Amino acid sequence: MIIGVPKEIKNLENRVAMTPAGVEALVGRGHTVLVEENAGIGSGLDNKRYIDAGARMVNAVEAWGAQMVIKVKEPVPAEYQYLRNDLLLFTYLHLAAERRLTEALLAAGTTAIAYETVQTDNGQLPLLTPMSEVAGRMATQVGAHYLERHQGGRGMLLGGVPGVSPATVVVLGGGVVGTNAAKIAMGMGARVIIMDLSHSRLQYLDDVFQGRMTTMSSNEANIRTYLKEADLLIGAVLIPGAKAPNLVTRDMLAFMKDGAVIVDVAVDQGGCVETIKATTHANPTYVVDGVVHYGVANMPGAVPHTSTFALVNQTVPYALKLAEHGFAALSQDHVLARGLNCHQGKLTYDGVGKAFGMEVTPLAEVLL
Ligand SMILES: NC(=O)C1=CN([C@@H]2O[C@H](COP(=O)(O)OP(=O)(O)OC[C@H]3O[C@@H](n4cnc5c(N)ncnc54)[C@H](O)[C@@H]3O)[C@@H](O)[C@H]2O)C=CC1
Ligand SMILES: CC(=O)C(=O)O
Ligand SMILES: [Mg+2]
Repeated sequence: MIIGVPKEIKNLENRVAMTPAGVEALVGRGHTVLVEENAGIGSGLDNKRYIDAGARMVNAVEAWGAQMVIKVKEPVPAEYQYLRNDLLLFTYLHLAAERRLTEALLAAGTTAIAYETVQTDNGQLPLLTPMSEVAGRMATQVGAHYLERHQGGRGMLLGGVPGVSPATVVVLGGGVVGTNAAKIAMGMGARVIIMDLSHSRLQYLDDVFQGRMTTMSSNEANIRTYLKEADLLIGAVLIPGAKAPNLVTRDMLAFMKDGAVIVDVAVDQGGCVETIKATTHANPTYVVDGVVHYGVANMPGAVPHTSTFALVNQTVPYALKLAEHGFAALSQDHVLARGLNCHQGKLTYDGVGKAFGMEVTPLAEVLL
């Protein structure tokens, strides 16, 4: 198969969807890999490394002209021109938060497999996990930064100092993002409260962290109570593939301290804070009712030397299957099949259909 790897063009996105090691694996199985010139520069991977691994360096049009395009971020409007009905697109899509992109993929008839909805039988999301690990750890780091007074925050050190209280970090959602955020917050000495709907998840967190953080059942009353105490609120909930639930409504901001910070990592699925909107690394924050809001939807793009390798480690085995068998790979691997969101003008993912009131075709009807 001919595989294209375009350069990412989302704001300050420095990741790339394939490393030289990944290229070597694909080329070793007889595939052709077309990498856009300088696609790896932001991750410290120059063109020569890709050429040495067996790739051909091409321009954007040629990379997008491949049979399968592997990317990191969802296509941005400037890339919609490249969508076609004989294209297999393998990337993050987050369609439930992007009606325009959903419509563009359906209109073009593109076969679109979303990293974030590839799902194992026990509910894990193997291609979202590596970036959630990065974004979760970053969420605390970023939150600590914006809590500084001259960044708009209340001017508080996350860990406090002897004789002065640490900051309170409230984490909504105790999955991969939430757990990683909590780990770093505890490491920095903050007081941490983590909330989840899943009791078994709270049991796990309680066992692993041995009372070093407080676990709380996620409901409106508890959210209201702990919002009042939060210096830093981290949004980390997910219903796979669906629009995130609005857990913090606009009126609740009034309970929050002036200069408190919200980092809503779930913004890529629409966010779990009503007042969050997607921002960019170039302009990451804004203030509503005295509360600093951070809504960058591609947080891991800021640390490409970590993120590119973490992502590609997980995507390559699936990319190899798709390269070998094309669309038929989905019939052979039901974990990968759950990644299918659009095929030949049909929407095949429930969570996206629910978000937009669109008709959904069952997966079984479109698989070969
Ligand atoms: N902004 C960015 O750059 C990035 C964003 N993300 C996003 O972060 C979000 C979280 O991802 P993961 O941690 O990997 O998901 P996950 O599936 O590991 O964890 C989500 C958790 O939310 C919990 N949950 C669901 N509804 C809830 C509710 N009403 N109250 C409290 N908890 C609730 C679930 O029980 C689960 O434990 C996703 O939207 C993901 O796409 C991930 C990586 C980068
Ligand atoms: C998951 C995601 O949105 C990202 O890594 O950018
Ligand atoms: Mg206030």
